[in-house]
Amino acid sequence: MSRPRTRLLVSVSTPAEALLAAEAGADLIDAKDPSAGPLGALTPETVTGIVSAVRANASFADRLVTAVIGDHRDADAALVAADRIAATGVDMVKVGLYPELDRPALVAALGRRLAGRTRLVAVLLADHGLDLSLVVRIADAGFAGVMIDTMGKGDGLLTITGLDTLAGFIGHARSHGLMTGLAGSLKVADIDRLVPLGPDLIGFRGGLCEGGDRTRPLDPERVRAAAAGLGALVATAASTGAAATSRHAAE
Ligand SMILES: O=C[C@H](O)COP(=O)(O)O
Repeated sequence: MSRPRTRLLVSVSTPAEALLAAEAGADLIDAKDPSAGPLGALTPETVTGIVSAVRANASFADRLVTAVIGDHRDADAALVAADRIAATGVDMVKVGLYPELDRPALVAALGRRLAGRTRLVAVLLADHGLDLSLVVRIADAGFAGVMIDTMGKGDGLLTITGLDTLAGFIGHARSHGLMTGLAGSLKVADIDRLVPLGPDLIGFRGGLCEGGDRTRPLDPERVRAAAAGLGALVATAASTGAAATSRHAAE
């Protein structure tokens, strides 16, 4: 059976940006305040506004809304923030597992508290190496997914993590039943290298903003280019699959 295609996640900071991103082809609308840090949170009111804006438009019925809880290095603060964001009605709540935290304990606590109420997505920060032993704990705690992002928004995920490591991460997480995602100062041109690894989603902010600056507004042309890039790879994969099927049928 073929896997679902890789979907495009775009981080937005206002309801207007959410609609712009959805209109331009984003599959997942990710509520985030880029000026407040790598995983900076918006207020619950703004997140609710984003959820309402997307859900009010029938042509965006297939889009999911996700939100981050903020850059917390304190487990109690992270739990409170996760509760608040889950209450906004987003489809998924993304939680950064910063190295300063007791990550296994936080993952277990989040799972107990929220896994029955929302889909939790753990975010591993690649800057200081990836601890893949967390993946099994994330799965056991009832999370829906795990993704990689970066803390330092510099030259991007691909300058600090090799494709082999990313492929290993995706295979490992998938073997534990988790949805997988890749992000971290990605550029539209990175799509060609990342999609063949088979992540369920790839996430962008800075690379789709005016001037490549994540604190500036989204550039609809860049969002369209990313959506088109993903679409083209899907079409190629589908025609390669169809050709293989007809070759097989002719043999
Ligand atoms: O979750 C996706 C992120 O918002 C990525 O942000 P970035 O592309 O600026 O690193």
